[in-house]
Amino acid sequence: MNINEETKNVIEKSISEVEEDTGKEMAPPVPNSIHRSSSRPQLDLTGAAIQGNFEERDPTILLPNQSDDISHLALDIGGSLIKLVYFSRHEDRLVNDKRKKSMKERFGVSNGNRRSFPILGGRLHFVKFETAKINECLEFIHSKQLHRGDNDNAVIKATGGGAYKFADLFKEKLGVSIEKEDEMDCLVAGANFLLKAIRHEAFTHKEGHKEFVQIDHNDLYPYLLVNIGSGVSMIKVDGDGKFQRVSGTNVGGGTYWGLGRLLTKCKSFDELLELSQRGDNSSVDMLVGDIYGGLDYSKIGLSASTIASSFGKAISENKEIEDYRPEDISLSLLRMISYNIGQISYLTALQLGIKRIFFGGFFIRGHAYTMDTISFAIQFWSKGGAQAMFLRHEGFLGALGAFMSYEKHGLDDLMVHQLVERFPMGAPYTGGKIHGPPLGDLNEKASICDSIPHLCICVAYEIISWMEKFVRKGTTKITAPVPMASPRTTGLGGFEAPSSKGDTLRSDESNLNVGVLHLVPSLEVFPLLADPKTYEPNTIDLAEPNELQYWFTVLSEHLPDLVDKAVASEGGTDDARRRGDAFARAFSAHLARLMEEPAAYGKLGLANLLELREECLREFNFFDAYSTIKQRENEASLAVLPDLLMELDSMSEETRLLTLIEGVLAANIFDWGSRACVDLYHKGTIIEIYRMSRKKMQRPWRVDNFDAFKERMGFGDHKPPRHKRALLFVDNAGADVVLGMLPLARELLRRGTEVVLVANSLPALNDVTAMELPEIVAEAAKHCDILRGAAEAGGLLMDAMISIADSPREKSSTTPLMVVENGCGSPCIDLRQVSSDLAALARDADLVILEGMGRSLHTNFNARFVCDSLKLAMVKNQRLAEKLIKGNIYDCVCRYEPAS
Ligand SMILES: CC(C)(COP(=O)(O)O)[C@@H](O)C(=O)NCCC(=O)O
Ligand SMILES: [Mn+2]
Repeated sequence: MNINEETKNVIEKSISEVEEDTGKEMAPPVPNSIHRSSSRPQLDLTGAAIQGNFEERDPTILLPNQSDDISHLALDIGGSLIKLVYFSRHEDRLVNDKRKKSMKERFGVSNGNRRSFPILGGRLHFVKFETAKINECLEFIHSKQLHRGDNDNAVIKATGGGAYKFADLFKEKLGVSIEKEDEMDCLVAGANFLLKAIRHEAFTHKEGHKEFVQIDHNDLYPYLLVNIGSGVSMIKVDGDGKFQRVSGTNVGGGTYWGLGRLLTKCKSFDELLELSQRGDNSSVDMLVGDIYGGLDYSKIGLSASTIASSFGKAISENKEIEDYRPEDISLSLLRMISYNIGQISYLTALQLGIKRIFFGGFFIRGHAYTMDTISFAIQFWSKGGAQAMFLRHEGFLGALGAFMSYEKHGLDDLMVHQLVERFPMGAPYTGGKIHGPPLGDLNEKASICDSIPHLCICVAYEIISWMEKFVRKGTTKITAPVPMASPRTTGLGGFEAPSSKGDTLRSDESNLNVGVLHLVPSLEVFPLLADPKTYEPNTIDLAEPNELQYWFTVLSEHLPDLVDKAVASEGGTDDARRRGDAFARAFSAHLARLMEEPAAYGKLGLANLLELREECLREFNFFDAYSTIKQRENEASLAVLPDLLMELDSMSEETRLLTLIEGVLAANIFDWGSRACVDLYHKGTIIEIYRMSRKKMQRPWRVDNFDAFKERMGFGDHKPPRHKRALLFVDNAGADVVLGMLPLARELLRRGTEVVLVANSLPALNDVTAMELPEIVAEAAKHCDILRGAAEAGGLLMDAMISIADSPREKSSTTPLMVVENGCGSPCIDLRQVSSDLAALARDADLVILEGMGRSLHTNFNARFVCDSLKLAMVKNQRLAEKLIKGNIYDCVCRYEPAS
């Protein structure tokens, strides 16, 4: 035997071993541990230096020798699909660099207290190709340069049989070596990572209904991972790298597909599954009712529709295979196998005393009915004591695990709050679909990135290729993932017609609704939350169908107006119009997808919907749709601010406090996200509307704890100490921040309370951003010594000081006014994921003021803090007013809660 033959034998043996691994009989359990082999160095730390102020917390570290193209790529090459997981950090860097630059150019400011940009953030992408089209996969890797290592001997981690089969092809086409990783090691590593790092990764699926399960990270192990491939492996997982294959069955996905093919002549697994959607297994299966003359066998608790014997009818009748409908056969097979797997899994878990069972593997592939059937089996056999759980990224467990096997990928330590999942249209959001060759005319487009050319070629490719396709699609319908039909009920027995059958089976390309995972190491849990574990940002539960329908309608109706604003913000050019149109279609497709399956992208709350809209705008390169409006309103408000401050200064302290709170509530009317308010704006100037709104301010407000707040501010018998530091979560630009929140901030400063203005990192509707605030404060400071001194003390006026340095000062306050970005770009805020700068400033704060509907009503209305908190908002939506406060549109909320 020559070497090649020998190698071939080894390879073939390995492939069959891998295949058997998932299906072969139970070998005595052998504890495994993940082998971490090193391949290429991931970070070049040579010459690393701290940038800027050494005393900052978490200062930015410059890695001058680090290639920006660094990408981790790992593959799971299965028989039918190639799953690819890769990491990129190009685009974030580009955006951040741009922002940094523009901030410096525009304001020349940098706030000594904040580090605005993450160190090694990036994105984890999940992509999928058909194994038969491996060349497309190779092209994709090549076009994105994902195979480029730092040295000539680049190595890619891969698992699955194809890691052996296609190793030579990868070497030949990409010049890279495949380093094989054990499939089971990878499965477990992938599952462990997902269960710990993704908040709503696991879900139950019963009678067509998906429900996300919050897994307590400290109570994750042991669990049973049932991987249903061709065969079935049952793995007891006790920790990272600690697992045993405890059981298995040779009746698995291969059995369904193999027998199904023989019996139905189906050409593919998906076709077989699709057939089952239209099946009625009672013509094939022997039911209890068939034996008991249509009656239940109630004595032992079996309904007439219970399957007594799968395929049992085929023995008693004089029929041939042609006499059975392929649909019925497929369904009967699917049930037989799913129930069997469910039963063995449960018994295994019972024997080992394991509470949780997670199912994965290609047999499941997001198929609702399969999940329902397995769930039913677990519920049935455990008498409701146990439940089956599934994983959103289950198709990518192996690839993720292979990815995790790289040394120094840095993901081990990532925490749930550092990951944000997004669902871009242009990226391969369902995997395996949207990949075409790079555009020919890259050069002209690449000019947008001239400043950092080597960094930008890939970015340009990414932006342009899908965007062009999207825009070119013109009137063609944009294909959001094909939804399942709405579920029907199974009935008590659970053996009735499938509940999750639909007319259309989601194709494999679209059933994995996994987005791009953004890794933002600088995000943290807001430290002042009273109970982060039970904290739920969303107030309104969109699981209620009426609620969902309502908000979808609101967002759809707002779309044309939003597109107009977005297009205008980009100069109304043809290109902007085309992008605007594409954005509208993309966002509508998202809405349609979510309407069909609200849990498609994970647990859905109103905050997620509002954020999805902003993200979608950004994806189509609309960075700040309301920029002109914001500027106009800032100017108008700043013009009247001196008069307002004078008026306030003429009041007694007690009256002033009330007037200030009234002012905040009144000015919150300037909200371009509210349909009712936008209609109002046609009826008067900014100042007229502001005056009208202030005149209407009458206590008691619908929620009114003002007296308690006033007392805490020292106007009662008891004189509590002043607050040390207040965090003011500001909302809209214009009057809202200038005439509402700034005067309130000034009052707190005047009393010796430090103030941190907390604003969005990225634009969202007409919300003011952290980047815009210093300029606004500088303008305001021109007319107010308190603000000026405080802003100076907070390091806000580095640039602006030059222009106001000559004006006379009365007294200089050393109580600082600071600005910090909150880490998000949405009208709402999820306090589990805020910027580390905000978290750092929060640690010394003893008062939190949340302002606006998005931040204090849609989200955080029920949030409790370890310090005093004040939630201030005008309700600008009739339905929300009725639902939340049993009131009416334009009612106000002043909710004060002392530290809990
Ligand atoms: C998007 C908003 C949360 C912004 O409100 P804000 O936080 O600025 O007070 C709000 O305008 C909203 O809920 N709008 C949609 C409902 C409507 O048009 O009535
Ligand atoms: Mn707002």
